[in-house]
Amino acid sequence: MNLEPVFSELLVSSLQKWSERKVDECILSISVPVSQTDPLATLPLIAEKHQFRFLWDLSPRLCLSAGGHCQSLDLSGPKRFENAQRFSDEIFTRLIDISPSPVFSASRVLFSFSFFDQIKSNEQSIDDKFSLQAVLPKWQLTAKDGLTWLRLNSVAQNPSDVREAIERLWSTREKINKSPVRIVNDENENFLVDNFSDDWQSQYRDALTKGIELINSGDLDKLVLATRQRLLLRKPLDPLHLLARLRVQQTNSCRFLWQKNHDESFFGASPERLISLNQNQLLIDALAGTAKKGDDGRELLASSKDLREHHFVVNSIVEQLFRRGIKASYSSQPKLMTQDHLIHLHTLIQASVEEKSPLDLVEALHPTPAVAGLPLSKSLSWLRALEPFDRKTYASPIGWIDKNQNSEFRVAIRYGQVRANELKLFAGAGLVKGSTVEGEMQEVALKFEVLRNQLNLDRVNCSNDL
Ligand SMILES: C=C(O[C@@H]1C=C(C(=O)O)C=C[C@H]1O)C(=O)O
Repeated sequence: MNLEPVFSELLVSSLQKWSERKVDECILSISVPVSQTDPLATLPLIAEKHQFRFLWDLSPRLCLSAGGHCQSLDLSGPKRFENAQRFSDEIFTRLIDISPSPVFSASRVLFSFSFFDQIKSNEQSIDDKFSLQAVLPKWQLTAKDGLTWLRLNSVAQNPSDVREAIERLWSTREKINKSPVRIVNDENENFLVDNFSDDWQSQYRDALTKGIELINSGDLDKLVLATRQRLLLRKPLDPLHLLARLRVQQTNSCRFLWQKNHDESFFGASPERLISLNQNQLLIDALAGTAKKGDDGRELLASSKDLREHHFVVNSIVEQLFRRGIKASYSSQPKLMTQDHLIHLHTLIQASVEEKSPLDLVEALHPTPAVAGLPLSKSLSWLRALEPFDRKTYASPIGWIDKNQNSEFRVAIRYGQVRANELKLFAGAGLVKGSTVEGEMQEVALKFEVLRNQLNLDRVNCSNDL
C-alpha cells in the first residue's frame, strides 16, 4: 500500500469510481494517511464548527474521533435496533470507498441508544427525546499502532462535489500535518465545582430499601438501581479535558464521548463490552460484583452474594445467545478486573457467529442483568417506578459498525452527562439476596468518589440545596 497520496491521482481515481456508481445519492468515503497524531487532541481541528463530536478511545490500541454529520438518523420506539441496522446497511450500500486503507481505519456508522426505548415524557426537551441516534460522521480520524488516517464522508451528486470533497480533505490533512502533535494534558487542571449535592442519598436509600424488599419477597432475583449526583461547575465544561484525564486514570476501559452540540454531551470510561464482533469472533464481558481495591479481590472471589450476582449476568447472556443459535464458551469461575480503585468479577464470553447483524445481537443483549435485573421486564417496570429520573443514555449501548460489519458496543457506565456547566454523574449497584442498604450505598458512593477524583473535580463549597 503506497502511503503517500498524490492529489491528482486521488482526484482521478475518485472521479473514476464516482462515474461507476450504482446509486444516485452515493456517499464518497475518502481516506488518507496523516502524520501521527492523537485523535482526541485533534478532534477540535476536524470537528471545527460542527456541533457533533464523538470519541472512542482505547489507546494505546484503537483511538477514533469523529466530527460533523454526513448522514444521521434520530428516532424513538420499539423497532429502534432494526431501524438502526437498516440505516447502517443502507449507508454502506451507498458508500464508495475510494482509496485503499488499513482495516482499522474503515468508515464507521456511530450509534447511541438510550436505556429505555422511550424517554420519560417529563424529561424530554426538544432535542432530547430520541432513543436512537445514528451518525455517519463527516470526518473520522483513526489511530492504531503508530498510524493515523483521516477520512471524509461526503454525498457527491456531480463531479464538482467530488473535486470539492478532495480539496477539503487535502486542506484538513495539511492542517493536521502542519500542527504539532498536541496531546491534551490536563494532569494538573482542577475542574472547580461550586456546588455538589449529596441529596441523592436519601432518595437512593428509600429506593434500595424497596428494592431489597422485592428481592427478599422473591418478586425479583436481581435489580440494579441507579442514582445520580449533580455538580455545578465554575465554568462550562469541555468534555475533552475530562476524557484526557480519564485516559490516564481509567486505562482499563474504553473512554467515550457523544457530544450532540456545544452545550450537551455525555461521556464515560466503560470497562464493559456489550459486544465486540471482529470477523466471526464475538466477545462479551460479563461484569458484576464490585469491591474496593484493597485485599486483591480475595474477599470478592469468595463472596457468595457477589458470585450469585455475577452468575445471573453470565447465565442470562449465554441464554440469550443460545436462543439465537449461538453456542458460547466461557470459564466457570470469574476472574478479577480492576479499574482504578474498583475491582469487579469478570467473565469473558466468546463465540463464533455466522452472518449475525451486530444490532440483532445488541437488541438481544441490552439491557443485561448487569445494569437492569431479573426477570427483565418486571425489573424494568420497577426501575421506572423507583428511579425518579430517566436514565437517558446511562447504562445503554454506545458504539459503531464498520463497513465490514465489524462492530463494538460498550455499556455506557462510569458515566456523566454535561449540559453547560451542570454535570450529572450516574452510578448503580446490583441488588440480590444478601444485599444490604448500607453495602449498596457504600458501593455507589465509592463509584461517585472514584469518578470525581479521576476527573479532578474539586469542591469549592458544599451545599445540599441544588
Ligand atoms: C451499574 C454499574 O455497574 C454495573 C454494576 C456492577 C455491580 O453492581 O457490581 C458492576 C459492574 C457493572 O456491570 C455502574 O457502575 O453504574
